[in-house]
Amino acid sequence: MALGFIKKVFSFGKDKPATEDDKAPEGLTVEEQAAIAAEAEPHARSEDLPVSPVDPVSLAEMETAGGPADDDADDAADLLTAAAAPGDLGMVPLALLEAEEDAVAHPPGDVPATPPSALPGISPSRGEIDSQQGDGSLTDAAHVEASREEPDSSNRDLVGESKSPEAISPLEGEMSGGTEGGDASAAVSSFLTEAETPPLTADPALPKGFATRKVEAPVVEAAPQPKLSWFQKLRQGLSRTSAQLTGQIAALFTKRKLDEATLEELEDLLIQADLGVETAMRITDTLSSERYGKDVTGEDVSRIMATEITKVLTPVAKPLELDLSHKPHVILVVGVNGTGKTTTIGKLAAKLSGSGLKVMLAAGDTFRAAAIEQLKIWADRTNSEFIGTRLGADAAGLAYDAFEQARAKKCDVLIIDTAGRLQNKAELMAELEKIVRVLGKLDPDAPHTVLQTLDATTGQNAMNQVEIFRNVAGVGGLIMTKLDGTARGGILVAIAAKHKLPVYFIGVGEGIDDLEPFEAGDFARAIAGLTH
Ligand SMILES: Nc1nc2c(ncn2[C@@H]2O[C@H](COP(=O)(O)OP(=O)(O)OP(=O)(O)O)[C@@H](O)[C@H]2O)c(=O)[nH]1
Repeated sequence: MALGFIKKVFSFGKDKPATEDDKAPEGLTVEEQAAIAAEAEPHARSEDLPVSPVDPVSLAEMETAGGPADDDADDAADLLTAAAAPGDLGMVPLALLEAEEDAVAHPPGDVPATPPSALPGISPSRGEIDSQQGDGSLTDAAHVEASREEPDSSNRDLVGESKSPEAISPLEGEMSGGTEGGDASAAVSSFLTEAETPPLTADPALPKGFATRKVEAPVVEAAPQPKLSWFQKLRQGLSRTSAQLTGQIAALFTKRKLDEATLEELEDLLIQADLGVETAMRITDTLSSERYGKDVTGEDVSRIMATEITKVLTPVAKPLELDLSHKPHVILVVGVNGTGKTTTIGKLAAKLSGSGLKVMLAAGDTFRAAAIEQLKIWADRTNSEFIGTRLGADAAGLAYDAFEQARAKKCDVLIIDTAGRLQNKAELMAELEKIVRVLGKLDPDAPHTVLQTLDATTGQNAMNQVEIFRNVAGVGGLIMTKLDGTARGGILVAIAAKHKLPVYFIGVGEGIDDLEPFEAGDFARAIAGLTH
């Protein structure tokens, strides 16, 4: 299927081969026909059509090499997997075979053949290429893997092994980003390396004595990004939430005295912004008692809003307390899948090991191979110990082994990742209860901290998730992730007001440094759109 699609993309805009139907009608010669057609539709001629950078012939041959033309992603996976193996020239002979044709269809330097081992975005298990990005986050391949739900039916230990065919999807994704030859060209040329550029040769498409000039693309140096302070980063992250809120408030308070109707409208606005009824009423009550009947500006409301939100958040903005006498202090991380558990564990590990503590990460999400691999990558990056197990293995057993090993290795902190499949709630909850139970066998106080990650973008859903996990796993504190770029950051305020659970950290990006201790005042000012 994948190769069929690729072929379709790359053959877009190509002439169909001449058939019997293309013959000149009686009475006209072929030349006369061509002349008429050219005059009526000058761009219909094949030489005017956009030239796809990859000759479909080579793709057809690739399909042949990989199996029948209609073969599905397995064939594509075979090809790409073989190609990605270091030193393996699986696809190179094909590329070389195409070189001659390519020289005709495309000027040298446009689309040089590339050994597939240089492909970026390949998952870490394929030689650990590009497993991390410049900002410290994991690559698309890791994330695409992270979004998969089904376990590998082979049920083998996937730590450090090759990934399944779905890992091809970043490539497909890039290609499917557009149907035009230009998009496909961009996708393909991102896999090319300078070193593979064929030398300049006489172009057989040009008359003798001419050659194609190789145009060097100008090197555009990225301007160095100024390092933002944490508050600037937070403001930037919450800009969508605050812009929406302050925009509506400003519109509401244009040349208007504060009266009942305005207060009601304001209350609705605040509730819609996920701040919760309690906090919304707090804000309108304060505003009413201070400014009723007077002129009020959006800025006035923002200040009162920031003050009231700070009051709600201050009691929950607490540091994560570690009792290092435990050796290890065991942190169990729970939460619905995709809320950022693994990423947050990586960021926490970076902070802890960065300050000299010995950390072990345990891959207790045994349901997904990608989750195990992703945690292993974070362990490597943060110089943490790592323990994983086979896909589908008992998570509680892994937690038990991890605790024992962390003790034996004298680790200061053990952080255990867990699965978060709410789809099968009963099973998930039973698993979490069992993990807590077996850890308690080794130390009645363990786990010493149960942390829940919440995805801010899910709004009110996050509120319900706290309810569920709190009851089952005894959640003792929260970390809210993905506050960057969401318009629903207000939900943190509603959760704080309702559950009164400590909020230890907040995540404002995928990078290793994008996790910061939760500060009530900063958060309140950022959400209210204040600059200081
Ligand atoms: N923008 C943004 N993305 C984040 C943040 N935290 C995590 N992510 C991304 O969210 C996605 C899911 O994160 P994971 O850490 O895999 O989530 P998880 O809860 O472990 O998911 P499962 O392994 O499926 O249970 C990844 O693409 C992360 O990079 C954050 O603070 N901001």
